Amino acid sequence: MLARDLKSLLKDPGLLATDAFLAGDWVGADDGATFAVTNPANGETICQVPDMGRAEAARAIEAAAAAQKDWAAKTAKERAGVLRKWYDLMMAAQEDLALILTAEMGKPLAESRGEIAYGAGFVEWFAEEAKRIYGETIPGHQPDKRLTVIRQPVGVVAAITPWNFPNAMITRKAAPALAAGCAILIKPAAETPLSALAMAVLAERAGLPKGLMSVITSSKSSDIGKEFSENPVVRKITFTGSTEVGRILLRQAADQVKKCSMELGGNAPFIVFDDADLDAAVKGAIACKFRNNGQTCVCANRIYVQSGVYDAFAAKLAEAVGKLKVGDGMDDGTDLGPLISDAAREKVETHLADATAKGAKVILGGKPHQRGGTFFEPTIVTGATQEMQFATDETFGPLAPLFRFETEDDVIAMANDTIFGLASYFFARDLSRVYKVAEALEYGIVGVNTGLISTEVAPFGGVKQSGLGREGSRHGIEDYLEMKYICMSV
Ligand SMILES: NC(=O)C1=CN([C@@H]2O[C@H](COP(=O)(O)OP(=O)(O)OC[C@H]3O[C@@H](n4cnc5c(N)ncnc54)[C@H](O)[C@@H]3O)[C@@H](O)[C@H]2O)C=CC1
Ligand SMILES: O=C(O)[C@H](O)CS(=O)(=O)O
Repeated sequence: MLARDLKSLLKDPGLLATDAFLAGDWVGADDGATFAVTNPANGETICQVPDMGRAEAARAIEAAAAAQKDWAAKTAKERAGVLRKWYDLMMAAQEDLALILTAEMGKPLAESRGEIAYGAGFVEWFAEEAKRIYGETIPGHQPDKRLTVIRQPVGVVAAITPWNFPNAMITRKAAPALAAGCAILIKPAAETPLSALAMAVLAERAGLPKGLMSVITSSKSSDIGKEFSENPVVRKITFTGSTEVGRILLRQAADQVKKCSMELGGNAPFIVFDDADLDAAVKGAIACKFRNNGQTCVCANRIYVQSGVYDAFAAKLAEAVGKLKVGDGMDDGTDLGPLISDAAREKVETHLADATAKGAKVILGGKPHQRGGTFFEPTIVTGATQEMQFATDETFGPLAPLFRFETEDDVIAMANDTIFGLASYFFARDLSRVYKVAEALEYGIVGVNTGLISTEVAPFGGVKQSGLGREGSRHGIEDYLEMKYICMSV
């Protein structure tokens, strides 16, 4: 799909921005360099966008610092008003934003529409939270002392975001940052910059002050990350992406002890006990495993099924997954789009080859889809074991491995046997079991009798090497605030 084709589909063609949004201006890279944004469904180039470097990022940071002071001086109500307007504009443009998202990322249009509403939900939520940044007074420790605690914005925030949710992973950071009175620089994934740029168009229309937010498009992510890490004006880095890159950023941020929020990789267990509602468990497994074609950090990566229901569950799951339609995300009825890249497809093939070499059996799919390119058949394997690669590494694709287990203790030990700790899920009906298992799973999120847990009103985040901090909920604004204790002698 070419830019002119995509523009012809949009009610508001102005949302397809191909310049970067830098310090309040729509500009190209200093040296005129650009990189291509392609449609993963067919490999076609949609458009070129600026390929910026450290110099441009430094100017954006400088402009952000200047704008942030006036922004922080506004009342909470004034900041909330701009965010609410941004929310209204995003929802009014939901179809256009979804078309842009599907074109650059590949997910089915229905999922893109859902992501726009989910992403806008963070803007709506934090427009409200802006007004509830309360302080406190503390009874003095001496007769002449009056103690207060106030909370102030961190200052200039830098965000680096992934391609799999190119709208929601940005608003999940930008909304609390702006609500708190911060300024924000956004470096979106090179695969999916257009969603970020479209949101910047709407933020500008909503009245966001010039320079307060920049979208720096670049294929030189390491350079931009270094500018964010080494520029002392940046006081916080917020990142969503792989644990590997999270570690790099944490190391870089350590030199200046910068605040960091990290939403990293996962390896979610999905457990089906013998007292589960099997039909509900099958629906939950499909929602959890195949949302975004398995390309989410909270997708089921390991499906554990208790012995007594293993064969029945496997048969039901295979029948249901066999009905999923693989196709172009723009086409009605598509359930599974392309994977984001050849590398992503090759990772699925590597995990599958490893598993079958170690004894797993393919009961559905198992090969690249006939559409070619990065399309892959939804795949189920039985006989999965902890020795197989997907038990350790995140597949990030449409591969559902079924592990058999005997006892509650066995499956909790296997589920927790990972460096990750983001999302986990289980289906059971015995209340005592539900309480015990939910408390025993070492994860930041536990889904009970559901495969979908994502909402702006709840704290999203992981333990162990899945991250630091929480996004969304009333907690999500804390990481964008500094607490100041004032001790006054009267
Ligand atoms: N916990 C969460 O909420 C999420 C976690 N992820 C994880 O991220 C991975 C898939 O997403 P990807 O975009 O491929 O992850 P990635 O970590 O390769 O890239 C994420 C972002 O980091 C940038 N980046 C890459 N190397 C960098 C460097 N050296 N310095 C600065 N920035 C750098 C990329 O350009 C992109 O914008 C999976 O492991 C997935 O589990 C993805 C989305 C959400
Ligand atoms: O990037 C991701 O995988 C998201 O965090 C998943 S969710 O927020 O849409 O559940």
